[in-house]
Amino acid sequence: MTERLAVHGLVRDFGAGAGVFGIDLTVGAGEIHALVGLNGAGKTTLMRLVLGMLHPTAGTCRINGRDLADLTAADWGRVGHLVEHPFAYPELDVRTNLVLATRLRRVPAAEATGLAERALAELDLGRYSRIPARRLSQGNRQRLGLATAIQHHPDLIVLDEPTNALDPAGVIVLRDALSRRAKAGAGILVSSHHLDEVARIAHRISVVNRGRSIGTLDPDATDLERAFFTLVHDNEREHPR
Ligand SMILES: Nc1ncnc2c1ncn2[C@@H]1O[C@H](COP(=O)(O)OP(=O)(O)OP(=O)(O)O)[C@@H](O)[C@H]1O
Repeated sequence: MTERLAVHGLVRDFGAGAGVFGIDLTVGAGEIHALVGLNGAGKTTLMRLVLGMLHPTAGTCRINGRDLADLTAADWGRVGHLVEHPFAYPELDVRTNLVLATRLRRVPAAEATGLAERALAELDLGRYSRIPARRLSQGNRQRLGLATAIQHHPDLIVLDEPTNALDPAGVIVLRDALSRRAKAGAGILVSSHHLDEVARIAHRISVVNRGRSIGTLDPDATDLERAFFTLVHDNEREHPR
């Protein structure tokens, strides 16, 4: 299987026990790999490292087999992400934001409008297409952020807590969109606190605790919550603070 993402021994030490400490992780083509963990476990830090938003203290990270340092602007155009707050130009309307986002990812102008139209339909944002982003509700801003992350059919998609602020219909829309992208060959790294939702979409679930990957959960298991807390509590016992 082609590895869309391969992370080895990634470290970013913020001091006082905070950060990421030697994480190994892969996301294959067609795979949805979920990260779960308590608040402050290191999920966002790992994603920021993967996206080059933070520099690691040690370790390597490869996207489509190439080291992050060697990626060109065109390579980064094959990545889509939403980490922390969804970005949009507040004064521009939703459609214009989508078109601009495709252009920033080096999509040719001739294809940009078509992709944006499809994204409006896919994320069910059509009725807001002429509304400035600043006037969107929080959930619709999140939908716009998600649309900009996936509309250009990237090879690698990295989403931090993508269901934040989404209503139940939005959760389903997102689930379907991610399943479609994975079936088309994208690798998807996603973090979430909703174990049931993660179990529905993920092929693999890794548990992160105190900056380390401490085990996996079986998405088909019956009591994910119990399995999650067993892993976390065992890890805390083995490594008391
Ligand atoms: N820039 C930074 N400088 C110092 N410490 C940081 C920085 N960014 C994150 N941290 C710390 O690193 C740890 C991991 O934070 P991170 O945001 O990665 O956790 P998380 O698993 O995403 O948490 P949550 O589920 O609450 O979003 C936390 O203790 C956090 O306070």
